[in-house]
Amino acid sequence: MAAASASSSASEGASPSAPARIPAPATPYQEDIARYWNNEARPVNLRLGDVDGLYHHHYGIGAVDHDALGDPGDGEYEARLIAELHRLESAQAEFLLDHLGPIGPGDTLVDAGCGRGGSMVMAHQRFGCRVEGVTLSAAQAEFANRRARELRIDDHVRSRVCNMLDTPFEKGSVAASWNNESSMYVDLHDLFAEHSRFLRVGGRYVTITGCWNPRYGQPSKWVSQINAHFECNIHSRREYLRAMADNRLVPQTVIDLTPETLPYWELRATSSLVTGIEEAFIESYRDGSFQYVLIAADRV
Ligand SMILES: C[S@@+](CC[C@H](N)C(=O)[O-])C[C@H]1O[C@@H](n2cnc3c(N)ncnc32)[C@H](O)[C@@H]1O
Ligand SMILES: CC(C)=CCC/C(C)=C/COP(=O)(O)OP(=O)(O)O
Ligand SMILES: [Mg+2]
Repeated sequence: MAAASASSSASEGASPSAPARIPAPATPYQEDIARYWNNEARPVNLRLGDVDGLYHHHYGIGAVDHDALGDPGDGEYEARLIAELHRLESAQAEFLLDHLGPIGPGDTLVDAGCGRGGSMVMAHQRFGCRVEGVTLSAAQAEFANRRARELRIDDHVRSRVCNMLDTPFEKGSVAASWNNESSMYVDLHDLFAEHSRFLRVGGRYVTITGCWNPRYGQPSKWVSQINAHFECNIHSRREYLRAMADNRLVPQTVIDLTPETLPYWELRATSSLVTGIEEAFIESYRDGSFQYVLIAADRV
């Protein structure tokens, strides 16, 4: 099928004997972002991933299970806290997958900005389909492909170094695609034009993202702090909806997940794995300047 030919044409250099050909970053900014993720090894991500082998670079949603956490005084508490943060991050990915619509084993999905590939593995395990991931980071792509080989799903799940604004996927070949906390690194018009190109008509696009709230006025100091911390450029909620509308993506569902993500942050702020960005998320979610949202849109 079309998507399969897209993946085979883009897999030149992917044979075991030939090293993958890594495209040059399109801009100096993308070079910075590739370097950032190639060097990233925060315990808050690796230790959570070690819980069950699903490595995420996104945040969590849902209520904290205080019974599972138990007594902060005992020696196993930190391990249970890490498992609980990881459970909430996986719940976030499950929630995104819930919004992809009906997907069959013959379909192809695209994870735009796939990180270490945790969501790709979950998507394949749920739908049995092919999942193609793109990231700017060669280290992340190698990590995700190694996990897929270990799980013996590398015939269906593959990550590649590729700019999500310029992918090799054929026009109309993809059943559903998503950005999980990766759309703040790109121009939204360029991004949605590319999703719209490779999605089939009737296909589904989903994003979970942090966006600044136009009702607040302008990006708050906390939003600026998050941008500086991650070298990203958070967009407003209004920009998402406008750029989708301009690119044949019609929102079907918009969910404000801010109340759902705050417990994750409040719990994370008490852990030994804090990175220093917790206060900015908690304060901006509380003062209303920043929102955590899911948008699911139909490609029309
Ligand atoms: C915060 S991580 C999210 C990873 C993944 N979606 C997850 O949920 O675990 C952001 C990701 O976006 C990717 N990214 C940023 N700009 C990109 C671009 N122009 N093309 C492809 N990937 C990009 C980074 O390489 C990184 O993998
Ligand atoms: C919602 C927003 C604004 C997200 C920005 C993108 C981002 C860096 C997400 C989490 O990555 P991570 O899991 O590597 O971050 P951390 O190390 O903080 O867990
Ligand atoms: Mg993380």
